[in-house]
Amino acid sequence: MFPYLIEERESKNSPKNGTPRRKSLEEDNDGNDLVSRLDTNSFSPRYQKLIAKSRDERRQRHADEKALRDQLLHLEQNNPYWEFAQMICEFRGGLEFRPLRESDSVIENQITVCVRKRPLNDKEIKRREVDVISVPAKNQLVVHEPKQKVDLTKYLENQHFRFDYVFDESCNNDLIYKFTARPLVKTIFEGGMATCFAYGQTGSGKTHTMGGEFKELIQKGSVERTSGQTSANSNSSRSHAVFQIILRKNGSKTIDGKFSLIDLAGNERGADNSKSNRQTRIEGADINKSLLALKECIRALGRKGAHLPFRGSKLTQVLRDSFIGEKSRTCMIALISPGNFSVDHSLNTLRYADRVKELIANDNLDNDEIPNAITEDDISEENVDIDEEVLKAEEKRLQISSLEWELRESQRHVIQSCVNFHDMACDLYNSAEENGYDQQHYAKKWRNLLHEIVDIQRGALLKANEFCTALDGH
Ligand SMILES: Nc1ncnc2c1ncn2[C@@H]1O[C@H](COP(=O)(O)OP(=O)(O)OP(=O)(O)O)[C@@H](O)[C@H]1O
Repeated sequence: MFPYLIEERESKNSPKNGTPRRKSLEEDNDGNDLVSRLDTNSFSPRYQKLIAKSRDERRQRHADEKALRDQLLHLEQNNPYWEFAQMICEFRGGLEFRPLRESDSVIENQITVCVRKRPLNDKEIKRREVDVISVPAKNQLVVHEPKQKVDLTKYLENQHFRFDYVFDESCNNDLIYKFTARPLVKTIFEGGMATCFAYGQTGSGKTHTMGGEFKELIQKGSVERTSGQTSANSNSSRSHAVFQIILRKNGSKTIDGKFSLIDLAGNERGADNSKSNRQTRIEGADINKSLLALKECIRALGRKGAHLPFRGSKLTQVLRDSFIGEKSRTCMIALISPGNFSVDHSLNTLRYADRVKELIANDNLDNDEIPNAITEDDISEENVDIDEEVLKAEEKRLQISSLEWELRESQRHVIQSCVNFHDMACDLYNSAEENGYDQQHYAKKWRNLLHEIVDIQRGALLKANEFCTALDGH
């Protein structure tokens, strides 16, 4: 279903915080101490010494863990997230970190998809947010999604992703440039089209990554850019910024190469805009429509020779020539904020990027029709021949594609919750077998569990109905 997304689920026997824990050699499968049950006096002195050493180490480890817990509890008494912070800290303790290094080799893909995580900002630190993103390797990241069961037990759902590169919070713009935009520069001198764009939640660092300090003409263009205030960024870009470098011979209209650097507007969800004014909501809808169209175009780029749905939005009309031609190369940088308040957005961004990667991997068809060289006239706005019927059909297709995505997400949610429901229902059922169980507590817990699963399934049913209706009218 999601080849790049591997999800860990808590098993009944795993610790509550979801942290992998190694079984001691002195424990049986139920975690009981085997050594204390044996008559150790019958062992040789050397072996007895080893056992004693191992026991001391185990006790010291438990004491250290307890001290850390107590310390966190003391430090974070007013922080509602301290338990999650501790679970993440323990999880990281079990990882071997091999981050990206300056000396690592650069991949030469036609489409590169990478992720950059920014550091927690002052606002997030003040809110005592927890950093829920771990970057164990140069191409991997783990999102620690804080979760709570119906019985209020807290746990982490650790979701693993893999991309071409993952840049952690210590990476600076020079390093990002080396692995993303720089490899594309030679493409434009070889008659190709290069496109590098930043995608992500508002406030996640797109402008910081693409714009740098806003010098080279970029400053002039930026002044024209619509900006506004969103819940996550007080100076949010409410429009896409496209900076293009065009190569052509003197006096010729033929474009020999083009480099497009794109800072996309923030990808907020409808829910974030619910309290915004009409203008902001319209902007939000337009932004999302163009992001969807962009994904479709990248998909077409991966399926060489496939129909290019560039008419789906103004953004893709402007970028039309970036998606055609066998020499086109694209780099997508997905930006994520590390705080626990942003976890849903970060997962959305990662799934979008993951989907782009997945589409490229799956859609490899042969290319019989490589378009001719493009002239500036071809792409000037007046000459983009927009047939209303085609445009409508394109929009409908994009709407269906968006609904399909939501349907699949809701289905995934149902599948996960059914598995969780099964485990929790079994535990609850067994608890009622014990003598003197609390009937009221039992009945309420069962009712809550049922409410939860019914709500999830009802939501999924609405999505399924919506999708069927859209397909019927297509
Ligand atoms: N890697 C980073 N290191 C340090 N600060 C960063 C980093 N990324 C972003 N920031 C800071 O975070 C703030 C928000 O970043 P930025 O404006 O680039 O977000 P954005 O994704 O472009 O948001 P929007 O879509 O709303 O325009 C800025 O003050 C920026 O300097």
